[in-house]
Order: sequence, then C-alpha cells, then structure tokens
Amino acid sequence: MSFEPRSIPIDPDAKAALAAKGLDYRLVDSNDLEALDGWIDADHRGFHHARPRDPGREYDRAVMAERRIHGVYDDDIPEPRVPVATVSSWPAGLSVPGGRSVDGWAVSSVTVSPTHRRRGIARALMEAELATARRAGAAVAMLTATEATIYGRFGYAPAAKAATVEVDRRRAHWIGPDAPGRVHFVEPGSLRDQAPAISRRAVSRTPGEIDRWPGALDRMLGLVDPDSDASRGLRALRYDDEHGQPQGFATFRVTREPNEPGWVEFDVLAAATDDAERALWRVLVEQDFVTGVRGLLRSVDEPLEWLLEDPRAVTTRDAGDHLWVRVVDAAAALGARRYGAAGELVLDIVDPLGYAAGRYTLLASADGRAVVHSPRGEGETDEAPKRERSRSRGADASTGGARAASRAAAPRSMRLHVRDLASIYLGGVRPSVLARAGRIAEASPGALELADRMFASPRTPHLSIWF
Ligand SMILES: CC(=O)SCCNC(=O)CCNC(=O)[C@H](O)C(C)(C)COP(=O)(O)OP(=O)(O)OC[C@H]1O[C@@H](n2cnc3c(N)ncnc32)[C@H](O)[C@@H]1OP(=O)(O)O
Repeated sequence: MSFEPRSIPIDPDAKAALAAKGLDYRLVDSNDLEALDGWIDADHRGFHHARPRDPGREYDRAVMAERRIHGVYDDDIPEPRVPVATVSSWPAGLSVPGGRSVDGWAVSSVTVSPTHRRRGIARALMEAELATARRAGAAVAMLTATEATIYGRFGYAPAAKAATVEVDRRRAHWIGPDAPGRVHFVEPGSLRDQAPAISRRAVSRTPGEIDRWPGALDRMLGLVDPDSDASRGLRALRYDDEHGQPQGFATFRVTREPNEPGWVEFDVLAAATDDAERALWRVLVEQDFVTGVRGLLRSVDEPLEWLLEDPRAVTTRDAGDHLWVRVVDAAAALGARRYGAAGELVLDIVDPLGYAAGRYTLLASADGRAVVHSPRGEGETDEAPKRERSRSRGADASTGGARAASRAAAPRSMRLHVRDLASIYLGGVRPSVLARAGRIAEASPGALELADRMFASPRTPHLSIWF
C-alpha cells in the first residue's frame, strides 16, 4: 500500500464537529516549517517529553514529512501556532499469519492539551482516522496505546502482546545448539545498509510486526543524535550466517552504577532466521561482569528458556497488550491471512460504527488460503471507501475443496464484536477463550472448536516497537 497519505481530503465530519467548538482542524503542511515545528512542540508536550533539541527536531521533521499530520488549532490562546491537539497517521503493512502482510493504517501522536481535554477532541480525531483509513483502502487501523482504556470505544482491541524478559546471568548456562554462523561487534552506523533488509524479513515472519518507516532504524541504531550519551553507550551486534550473509542484529547498552556489575538492556533484536535469533540471544546473555540481561518489548513466547539449562534463569514480566488493531474492512482483513485449518465458518460481526458489520463467510482450504464472502453492502455504512468492494476476497481456486467438503453440512457460525475479531485476528488469543469470557457467542455447535483451529497462528503474534 504505497501512495501519498496527504492526498486524501480532510475528514468533513471532524472539521465540522471541531468548528462547532470554535476549533480549526487542519492538515499540517510539512513544508511550512513554522507550522511543523509548532505541531512537533505540541506532540512533545502532549507526551510529557522535553522540548526537542536540534538533531531530534530535524529527525522529527523528516519523519513527519512522510506522514499525514493533523493539528487542532484554537485562535483564542496566547500561542495559536501550537495546536491544542495532534494526530499523525500513515499507511503501513501489518504482518499476518502465513508470512503475509495486510494493508494497515498506523495512527500515532494522539495528544490533546490538558487545557482542552474531555471536550470530545480525541473522539473527533479518532473517528476521522477510521474514515481516512477506509478511504485509503486499509483493511485495519492500528496503534500502540499509552493507556488501555482509551481505544476500545472506537473498536480497537489488543491483538499482539509484548513483555520484558529478564535473565539472571549466574544461572544462564547455554545448552542450545551452536549456530553455524558468527556474531560480530560492529559500529551501529555500519548497519545502516544491512538493517532494512534484515528488518523486513524479521517483520514478515512475525504476525503483529509492522513495516518500519524511514528513520525508524536510524533511531534504533543511535544515529539521530550520535554524540548524545545514550547513542555513545549503544553497542551493536550482527549475526552472519555460515555463508557470511548478515541475518540479524541487536543493539544494547550496559547500565551500571560505579564499581557494580551492570545490566545489559536492549530493545532491538531483529532476526531473519532462528539461527540468528539464538546466536544473538547467546551473546547477550553470556556476557561477563553483568548481573543480568533485560530485553524490552520481547515476545511472550521467546524460545530462550528452552535454550538454557535452568529455565528459571528467565523471568517474563509486564506481559500485556501492545499492538491494538481495529478492523475497518473485514473481508480484506480476513482474506489476507493464512489459516491453521480448512473449514467454512460464518462470522456475524457486530460493529457499532458500521465499518465491519455484517455476515461474512470464511472458506479456508487445507493450504491455509481463504476466500471471504460478504453480502455486498449488508450492515455496512460504506460512505468512506473510494474503491469498489468485491463480494469475495482472498484466494480462489484452491478453496474449492473446502467448499465441496463443507457443502453437505450447514456452515458453523458465531457472533462476535469487531473488537473481538481484532483480538483473534493474528492468533493472539483463542476464540474459545473469548467465549469463556462471554464475549463471543457460538451460534451453531462446533463453531468455536473450528474457529480455534482456523485462527491459530504458527507463531505467537508480537510487536517489538512503539509507534
Ligand atoms: C495512539 C496514541 O497516540 S496513544 C497516546 C494517547 N495520548 C496520551 O496518552 C497523551 C495524554 N493524553 C491526552 O492527550 C488525552 O487525554 C487523550 C488524547 C487521551 C484524550 O483526549 P480528550 O480530547 O480528552 O478525549 P475525548 O474528550 O475526546 O474523550 C473521548 C472518550 O475517551 C474517553 N477518554 C479520554 N481519555 C481517556 C483516558 N485517558 N482514559 C480513559 N478514557 C479516556 C473519554 O471519557 C471519552 O469517552 P466517551 O466519549 O465514550 O464518553
């Protein structure tokens, strides 16, 4: 999904709703440096960050130039160049089970000034982002949330988790296989050329990861402000396979009090292969003169404890929601992923905002590909989409067998809210668990059991960045 995100017209409903409050909702022109800097200042203030210094501001300007950024302006304040609310968004692929990607709409930088809170400004912005996502042809909108109580009301739900993984150095005796390649220390800047390709492959094999945007890797590698203390403390490791091909990298720093062993801390470990993942973990956990290793935003399903003699060396904590997904085009979303089992399943989706509401028939074949039938227009408030929606989405020819197999019996069906669709979409939670929580209702016997098998993902969904 590659196009100019600023080409979509501003949402007229949000414009009108905010004008009625005496506020001006505008797209910010990234060529207008004064306006852009005002927006950046508001964004930093909204997240309680310090005002950006020069290299950071340059970086923000470059990143925001690639995004669609909106500000809400109040002419009746002493500094009207600084918006009282911000949001940014851009098209990005979201990895889904089966090594594929679905068109996503990433939403970030949602801030409302405390002087203007709880007047419905965030609501206007969030509803506009859904309409824009739909106009852009995205199947899902997605975000990472500061607080877990904000976004459910707009149909978002947790879809992939992340956790902090800590390893006690004294107990970390490696029993895993030796990797065929080698790990090297490299200067972070030297990874600039190789990191994008490695990241792309790492992202594509992990449901829940999103495409990295231009500049994301520069920040990970400490290249935004290379002279800062934080950047100078960053060390980089690269794994080259047995043919000398780079297949993974990690960056870490050691935090320590004087005369004390330190903690190895990292939030970047990108591995395109299992060998690379194991080899990088091994170097990270086998360092001397450290108390332990702390990996941030790691998977809740790391293989690490199976690689150490003492699995209790590993503590996984703060596991929780990280990626939030909102399905805006259910047929496109369901047709994009691969399924864990063949079968025919009818989903009655409840969506108060209308985007995904209706009855969808999901027909998956043994190879995991699926066709989705959605009665055109049924239950949809389809004013937003620019493109023609088709009745069927996904693979075609190969699903004939599944259809024939299931033709004899009435398809199994279940009813679920669009939020619960988002939570089962990547395989992060089994539909039967949500049924036990009273959130999904089985409308015909066997539907949940089939849904558990179909929506299963071979790899636990995981997102390893904030955005
Ligand atoms: C994707 C991201 O960018 S995550 C970052 C979110 N931003 C932050 O955390 C920065 C600090 N917080 C803020 O800037 C603001 O408090 C915001 C953006 C969270 C909310 O802005 P507001 O304009 O006050 O929200 P608004 O008045 O539109 O409220 C919309 C609804 O969300 C609810 N809500 C708003 N903030 C919160 C919150 N922090 N926790 C729970 N509910 C909330 C409101 O009660 C309201 O509910 P209702 O319409 O169903 O009755």
